[in-house]
Amino acid sequence: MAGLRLAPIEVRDLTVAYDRHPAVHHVTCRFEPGSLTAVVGPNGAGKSTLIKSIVGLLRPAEGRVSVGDLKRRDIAYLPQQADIDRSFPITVADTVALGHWARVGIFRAIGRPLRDKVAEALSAVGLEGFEQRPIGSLSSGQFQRVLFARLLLQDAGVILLDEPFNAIDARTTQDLLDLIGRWHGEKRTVIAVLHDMDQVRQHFPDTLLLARELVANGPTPDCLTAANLLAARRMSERWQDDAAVCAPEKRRA
Ligand SMILES: Nc1ncnc2c1ncn2[C@@H]1O[C@H](COP(=O)(O)OP(=O)(O)OP(=O)(O)O)[C@@H](O)[C@H]1O
Repeated sequence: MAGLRLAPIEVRDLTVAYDRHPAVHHVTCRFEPGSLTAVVGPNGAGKSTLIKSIVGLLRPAEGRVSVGDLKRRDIAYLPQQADIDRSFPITVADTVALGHWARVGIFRAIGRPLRDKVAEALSAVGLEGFEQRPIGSLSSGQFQRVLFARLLLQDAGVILLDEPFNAIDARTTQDLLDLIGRWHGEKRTVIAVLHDMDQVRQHFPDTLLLARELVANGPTPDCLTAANLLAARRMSERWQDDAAVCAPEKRRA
């Protein structure tokens, strides 16, 4: 945790499109260092697209994301489980150690100090003794715990989580929420895509409500009002798969 690099994440007038159809449309927002923010919105609202843009996996069609002097290794990213191939023959220990290699940039055999760190991280997520299990043999909840252990080793100042509790039981969710609370206490910036509004209200001080465009952003109680949620739903009902391509010149007219 020593030497955590911190900087605000600034998203300015961001439009990200797939095949010229905007999934995120002229969004401007800012995540302060040490903030804990939930990103919410209807299906297809552009939440994953926004997260991937912050990580640098998607290129903006317009606007920009600025992460100050943060390097790629300072930003840890947990994709949706559906995006991860678990058939790869790799052990739990190696998967967790990848978090360390992501930070130091060297891939080599696990030495004693790293083995201890891996064991410590697995213990922190309730998976003592799972080191040599192939990841393909784990339940979804156990695998999600492994991915959180990997984030522990990555030790990044910014942590982005895309639907971390999807299909995860209540007990595991609570344990992982505790870990997120710990990261927040350590002043890391945490941004999580979530669908459970009660969970957001209970655990996330800030919220960004997205419906391709920004609907609301700020303290969770101010954001998650009935009016804002209704606006987001109405905006999502208007979407069509053949929606027009983004035409900024028309918008400015
Ligand atoms: N690789 C892709 N190619 C084409 N269209 C895509 C791609 N990824 C996402 N989209 C489209 O972009 C829009 C936003 O998708 P995104 O996954 O960002 O939404 P989301 O808010 O995370 O949705 P959900 O809550 O359902 O996970 C959707 O209409 C989706 O179909």
